[in-house]
Amino acid sequence: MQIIADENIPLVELAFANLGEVRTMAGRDLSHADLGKAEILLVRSVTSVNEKLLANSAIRFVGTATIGLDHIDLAYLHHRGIGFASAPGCNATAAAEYVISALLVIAERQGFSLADKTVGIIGCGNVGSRVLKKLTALNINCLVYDPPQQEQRDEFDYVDLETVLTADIITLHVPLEKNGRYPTYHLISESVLKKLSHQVVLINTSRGAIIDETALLNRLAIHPKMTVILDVWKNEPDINPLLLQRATLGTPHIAGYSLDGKVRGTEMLYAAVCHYFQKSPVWRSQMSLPAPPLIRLAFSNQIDDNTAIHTAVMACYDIRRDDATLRRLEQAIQPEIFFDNLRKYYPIRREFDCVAIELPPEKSQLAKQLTGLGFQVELK
Ligand SMILES: NC(=O)C1=CN([C@@H]2O[C@H](COP(=O)(O)OP(=O)(O)OC[C@H]3O[C@@H](n4cnc5c(N)ncnc54)[C@H](O)[C@@H]3O)[C@@H](O)[C@H]2O)C=CC1
Ligand SMILES: O=C(O)C(=O)[C@H](O)COP(=O)(O)O
Repeated sequence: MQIIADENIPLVELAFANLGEVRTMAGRDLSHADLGKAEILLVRSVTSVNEKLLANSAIRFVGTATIGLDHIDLAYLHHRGIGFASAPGCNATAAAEYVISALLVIAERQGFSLADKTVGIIGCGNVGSRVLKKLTALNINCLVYDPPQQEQRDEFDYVDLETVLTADIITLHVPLEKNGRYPTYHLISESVLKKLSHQVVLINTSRGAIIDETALLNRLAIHPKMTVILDVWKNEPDINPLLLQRATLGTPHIAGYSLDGKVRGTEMLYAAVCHYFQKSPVWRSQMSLPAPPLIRLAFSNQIDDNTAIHTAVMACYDIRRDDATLRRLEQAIQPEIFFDNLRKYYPIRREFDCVAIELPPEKSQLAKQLTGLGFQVELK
């Protein structure tokens, strides 16, 4: 069986070796002519999978190593009887850790305490619920807006859109949907932006088109004190450099880019393909993940709780590094290639739970907070 895969799916050749011959290529360049006799197609978010790509091909199964599905024409796959799997939740922990790093950096820079702020979470699925859990562990008040979920289950005290927009900090965790009962395309529209406080902190790790970027730029021109943190952009990799200039923190769509999350995506696709073709899985990601570069931190009882949290989070993931590298895009001769290369050659980043934190027994309150953030904690 021939398998064609995006070259940025980590360990794909190793993982799928028992299922067939794996050929990898750049996902953005993948076209119908490249498919040849391949029966399995494995993509990331940069490949549009639709009739144009798949018509008259031999593809029997498509997998995407992502959470988002906006690049996949599911109706077409269904119509053609092509099997499909995505990797729900694979990198949700990394995306939530990104939000925590962003908030700690902004709170420090702007000199406020997160405990005094209210965070509005728009979309409380795999990513949003992890953000909620981490913020709750830090005793930060959260408002949850998620009408589709509210219809299905009564998990939280959900709020309506008007209420969530009153939060000091708003973080977006919705899928990109143009149609349906709850579309999210330009959910943050000109009229919504007008309702936000002039000093709001707005974080987007969902998809660029959830925000009307033109309206956002207009708003930023009038209210430069607005804080905007953007990981996702309209027309990636050809992003608007003016918006990057105006963003307080800007990163190249890497919120979910922990090695753990990416490899989890590979593993989920491997399991789905094995299941679909009735093969026994032989590869497990644990066999291939390297040891994390940081495995242990120890604090004495002299540490202030906030400093400990800041130190631990930044030791694992410091958003300022990704912001600083993306800002070099302005000098790049080919900005789109620069953007994509930051993603392709992304340095190894591991999730908080790779780190064990040693604390003295009297630091039980701090232990609770660090555990809630996802670290392993040992009271010694
Ligand atoms: N920047 C990055 O690296 C990453 C980005 N993402 C993006 O984040 C999105 C969310 O990821 P997950 O939480 O894993 O997805 P999910 O499907 O688990 O959760 C999405 C939540 O949004 C809610 N929702 C849908 N429409 C809504 C609306 N109009 N208003 C309010 N809530 C609405 C759903 O009910 C659901 O609870 C993905 O679809 C993807 O586009 C995901 C992972 C990494
Ligand atoms: O999983 C998703 O959805 C994401 O946004 C991924 O982090 C996107 O990664 P790429 O597929 O664009 O590498």
